Amino acid sequence: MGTYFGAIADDFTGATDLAGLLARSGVHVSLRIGTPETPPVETAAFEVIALKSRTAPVAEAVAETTKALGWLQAAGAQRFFWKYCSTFDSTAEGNIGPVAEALMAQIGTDQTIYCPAFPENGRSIFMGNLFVGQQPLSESPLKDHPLTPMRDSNLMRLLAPQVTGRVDLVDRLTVAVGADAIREALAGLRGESLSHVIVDAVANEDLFTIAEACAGMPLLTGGSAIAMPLPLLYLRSGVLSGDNKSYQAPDTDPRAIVLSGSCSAMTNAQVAHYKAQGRAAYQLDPLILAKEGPGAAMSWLAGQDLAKSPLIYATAKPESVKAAQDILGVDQAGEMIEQTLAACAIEARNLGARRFIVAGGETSGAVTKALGADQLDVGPEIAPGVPWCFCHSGGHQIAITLKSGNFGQEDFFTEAQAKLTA
Ligand SMILES: Nc1ncnc2c1ncn2[C@@H]1O[C@H](COP(=O)(O)OP(=O)(O)O)[C@@H](O)[C@H]1O
Ligand SMILES: O=C(O)[C@@H](O)C(=O)COP(=O)(O)O
Repeated sequence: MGTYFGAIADDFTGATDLAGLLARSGVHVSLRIGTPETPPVETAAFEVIALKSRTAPVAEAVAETTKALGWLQAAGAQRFFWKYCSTFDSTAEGNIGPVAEALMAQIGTDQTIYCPAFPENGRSIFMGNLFVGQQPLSESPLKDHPLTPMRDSNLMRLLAPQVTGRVDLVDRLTVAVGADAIREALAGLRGESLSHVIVDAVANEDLFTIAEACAGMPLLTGGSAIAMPLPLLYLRSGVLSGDNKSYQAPDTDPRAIVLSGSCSAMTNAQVAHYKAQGRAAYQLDPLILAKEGPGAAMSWLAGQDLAKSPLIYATAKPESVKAAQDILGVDQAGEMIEQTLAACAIEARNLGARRFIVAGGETSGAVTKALGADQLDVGPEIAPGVPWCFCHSGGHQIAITLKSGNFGQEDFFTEAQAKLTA
């Protein structure tokens, strides 16, 4: 059968996050890195397109997303999903709202919901306010995000300036009553203008109730978790046939490389934990890289035993990141590190690495591009929102995982390996 569900994500780690949660139901999920240039043939029932549009200018994000939607429509998709960050990362201009309105116009619908909640990773919404763990979004580390500092926790206030239509809320009290109450509330909010409805969710049970109420809507928007129940709901209602077989992950050679360009608090802890286990690790210093290039990193890599999964990282604490950025410039420092980690990925592949553990959204973009990975099949989840994916690179079967900065436990890098060898 062709595609039934088509999703578009605004960054790469977010796309694997969504794909991993859909694949929990055992369905085959195909992930495309960028919109394919060729028309769809032999597509999966669940297709996710990963874009890099989170902080792009609004017009560019809208153009890229509607192009992706066109491809999914051509693939036969009937239900659509717009995936953004579980911390609603966006600027005052967008891109969450403008993209949603462009998708609504192209799909021909006048109402959609917004549910970035991801309770397993500590993101919950109550009375329209987003919490990260126990902190309101605007008091969490996201208030200092370099590109999209989140200084308000109220999703209605954040979304309203980004859209032309009305913004409303279906709150937790209604969600607690059940799916019929949500449907009724949504019907009551429909009007002459486009209807954008934030929906509260504090626990997985809420997500199941909301998904049940909204599974028939042509377009849903949110983080990954609200999409998690959809495959089973589609199968149960019969709109999707049961012959949609689950994906059998192929065996991969265990030689691995860990590449970390994320500087989040969690990735810093993961790098420290890995090093504390005595793993071989090489730190990229942006100031030395700027003077001497990647030669020393490449020579170090050539001397490593890939069976022991060495780590190359630029991950650093905010003070050193800032110091490097002050000297080199934010974009130049980031770009240089991304290109070095991408070059390390190719070199590691040439040396025999077949498993790639990558930390950081931008870093993941650079590495997947370098490896020529344009279509990934989604396999087992290592941590909530971080699955292993499989593809071919340079004529070899490889496994790759793209970890969002904030996700995974401290032992993520060893857990990732254990998940495949177990
Ligand atoms: N030591 C460093 N100094 C300056 N910039 C860095 C350093 N280490 C990594 N970076 C850059 O910071 C950015 C991290 O972003 P990203 O990979 O998306 O991680 P996250 O998912 O945590 O946001 C990348 O552009 C990366 O190249
Ligand atoms: O929804 C989420 O939190 C993630 O899927 C995500 O999008 C994270 O983005 P990065 O932190 O930039 O990797």
